[in-house]
Amino acid sequence: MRVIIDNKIPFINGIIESLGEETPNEVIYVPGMKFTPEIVRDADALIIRTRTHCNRELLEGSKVRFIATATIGFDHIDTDYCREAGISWTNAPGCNSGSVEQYIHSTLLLLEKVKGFVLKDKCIGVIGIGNVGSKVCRVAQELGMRVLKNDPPRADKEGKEGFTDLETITRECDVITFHTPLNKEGKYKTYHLADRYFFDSLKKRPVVINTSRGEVIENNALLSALNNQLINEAVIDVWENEPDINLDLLNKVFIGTPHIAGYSADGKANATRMSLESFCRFFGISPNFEINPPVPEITEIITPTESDAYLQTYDPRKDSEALKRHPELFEQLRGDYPLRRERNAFTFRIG
Ligand SMILES: NC(=O)C1=CN([C@@H]2O[C@H](COP(=O)(O)OP(=O)(O)OC[C@H]3O[C@@H](n4cnc5c(N)ncnc54)[C@H](O)[C@@H]3O)[C@@H](O)[C@H]2O)C=CC1
Ligand SMILES: O=C(O)C(=O)[C@H](O)COP(=O)(O)O
Repeated sequence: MRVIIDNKIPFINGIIESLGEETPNEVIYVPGMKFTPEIVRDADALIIRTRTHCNRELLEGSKVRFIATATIGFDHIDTDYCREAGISWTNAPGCNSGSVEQYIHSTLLLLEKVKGFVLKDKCIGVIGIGNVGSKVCRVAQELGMRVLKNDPPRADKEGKEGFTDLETITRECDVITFHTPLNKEGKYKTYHLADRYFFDSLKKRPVVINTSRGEVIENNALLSALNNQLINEAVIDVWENEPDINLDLLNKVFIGTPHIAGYSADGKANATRMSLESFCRFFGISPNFEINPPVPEITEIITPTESDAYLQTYDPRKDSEALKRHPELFEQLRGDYPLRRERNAFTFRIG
């Protein structure tokens, strides 16, 4: 069997090579953006990230039967083409939701600490209440915020109670945060969900946060909204046209990061493990591996306040400063991302 793996997926090297009797005879590690029809032609399986577009152009005429993406988002996979071509695929639901939760939690703490934005009793609108959105709702509630939830697919399935429409969110919220997939079309389209009309409808000059996909917010409309003070601040992790992002927008945002909200080592380890498990299930191989993120150098954090301790686990300003200094290194900053662990890897001593 021949397997092609994105060479920036951590904790995976050597595992497929050591999988029992059915050991694949060839495993090739390739940069995500360098998968070509020639490279994948004789492959049975691909293990990818968001940087590999799996479509007719890449896959037609190949032997590929299975694709695992070590991500939750799968807008880079042409699922219609895969169905037509008989190619099975899997993603990794929930793998990095704790990581995005940490990014949003730290961001909210920074809004208070750096911008004097009092969180208590403020209203936050969470768009997309899946694995990430649900965790964000819990964090916001714990910080004393009022939470409005928007998720039309869930509201249609489960009933409207507990969910809010987008119009109410634009009217009432002081913070609006996006956690939907990128749906390019259909009843639940999210492409340019926040467009000029959306920004013109805002009543409270909210802070806008996007860790979903760049195309969910029309970036030029967001820049105009910042310039015209329709919004208070923007925190942006995902961009239209990554890695060639809008530099005027980058310079205007409070925090601007290179699509790393999901990049905790915990999230990456989960994604790798889940992808390998799917691979084993598909090919009928017994899994014999264990994947755990490395232990941080310091595990005890001693600070006067809980919020300072939390920010020591992760402070997104560092990632933002690095990108603002060198936006041309967008992909490199992602590829060489340092070890970041989530809250549970640490004990806090407050006082
Ligand atoms: N910046 C980063 O590093 C990361 C980005 N993401 C992005 O965030 C998205 C959400 O992640 P998860 O919560 O793990 O996914 P999920 O699949 O668990 O949840 C997505 C939720 O969005 C809802 N939704 C779909 N269409 C909607 C619409 N039109 N309006 C409102 N809600 C809608 C779904 O019903 C679902 O509840 C992913 O699809 C991915 O694109 C996820 C992880 C890391
Ligand atoms: O899981 C997702 O969806 C994401 O957006 C990932 O955090 C992006 O991960 P990579 O494709 O850069 O591994």
